[in-house]
Amino acid sequence: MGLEDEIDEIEEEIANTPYNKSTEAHIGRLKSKLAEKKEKLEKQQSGSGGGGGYSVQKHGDATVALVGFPSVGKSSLLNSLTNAESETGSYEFTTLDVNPGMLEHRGANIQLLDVPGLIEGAASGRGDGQQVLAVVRNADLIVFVLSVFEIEQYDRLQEELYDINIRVDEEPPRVTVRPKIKDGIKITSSTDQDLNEETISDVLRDQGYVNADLNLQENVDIDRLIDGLMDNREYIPSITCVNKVDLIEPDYKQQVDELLRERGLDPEGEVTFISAEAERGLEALKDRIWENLGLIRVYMDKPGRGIDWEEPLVIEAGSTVGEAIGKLGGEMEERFRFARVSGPSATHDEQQVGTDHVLEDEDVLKLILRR
Ligand SMILES: Nc1nc2c(ncn2[C@@H]2O[C@H](COP(=O)(O)OP(=O)(O)OP(=O)(O)O)[C@@H](O)[C@H]2O)c(=O)[nH]1
Repeated sequence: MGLEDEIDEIEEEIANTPYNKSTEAHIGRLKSKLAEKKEKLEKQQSGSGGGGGYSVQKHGDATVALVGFPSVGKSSLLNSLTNAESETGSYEFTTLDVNPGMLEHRGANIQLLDVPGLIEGAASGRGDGQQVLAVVRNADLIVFVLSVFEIEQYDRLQEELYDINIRVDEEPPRVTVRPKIKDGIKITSSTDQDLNEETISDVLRDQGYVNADLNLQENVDIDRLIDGLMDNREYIPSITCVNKVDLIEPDYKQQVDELLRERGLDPEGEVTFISAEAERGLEALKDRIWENLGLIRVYMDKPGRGIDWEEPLVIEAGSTVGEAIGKLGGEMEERFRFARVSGPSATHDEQQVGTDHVLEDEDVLKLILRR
């Protein structure tokens, strides 16, 4: 029996076993075995497909992957969101079925990737699947693109990404495991656990741990426990947009809202309704992309040149002055004496701060350097 058949068989058994206290340990072991087999399969495929060690070069301040079924309007969206003049020639996707574009918004350069082959090919390991996967796994944000007529596709998109070890809108499990030389498995936990210790130890042993300290900082279920033990999971936030709204009658909108709600999506707050073709809702979508990337803009006040309002330094929210300088590189770091900050993070204009001061969006930063 091939690996894929074994995986199918285990999945079927899990689906057919009702979950309760008496089957919990058994299901734990099945899921653990499943994770192990899937990992093996993934390794095999990346080896034979030539995608091993492949990494995608990042451009710009952040990378966003558009994920959706064929014909929902991903390429139309990419074209209407990105500057047609932006240099696309320098991208290194020659062997890949990926269309890149650069979105310039609020001073940030955001790389958008349309990944047409993802849903058909990737999860099943066909074609350039592994490489396409690498593209999505590298993204800072996933934008699900749905057609207003096919909201149900959202379910498949979620499943496919889950299958390729992408955890959408989940925080990494707060699970740490430290292998040791002897003394078996010890579990410590800062919260109550629904799983019993025996199940947890079984899962650990199935993952190859004989002697280890496991610390749990959240109440894990079996899936989260396994995820926490594996280092090949990516945790990526997402937003959803619904395209082709120019084609529906106003009455139909209620039905669409209902279908979204059934999937846990709030049509008012969480979903952006757009028309890539009629260019509707695109500004709102850009804003939402920006907001969900967790970036801030810092305007540099340069000696003799004043404040550069055009090209802010774009860095992760929560960054310190030290991290901002790190991004500017070399000389700045060595010659740094102190900084002056004006704007949201400052108590007053030109507040004198050191490297550990935490910056906020739209701060103005002046670096005072040694000569
Ligand atoms: N009316 C309308 N048609 C749209 C809209 N967006 C895309 N389309 C049309 O839908 C069809 C598919 O659009 P594409 O942008 O090629 O879709 P895609 O998701 O990139 O599809 P693949 O390239 O197959 O992955 C094209 O005929 C578009 O003209 C829209 O907002 N409104």
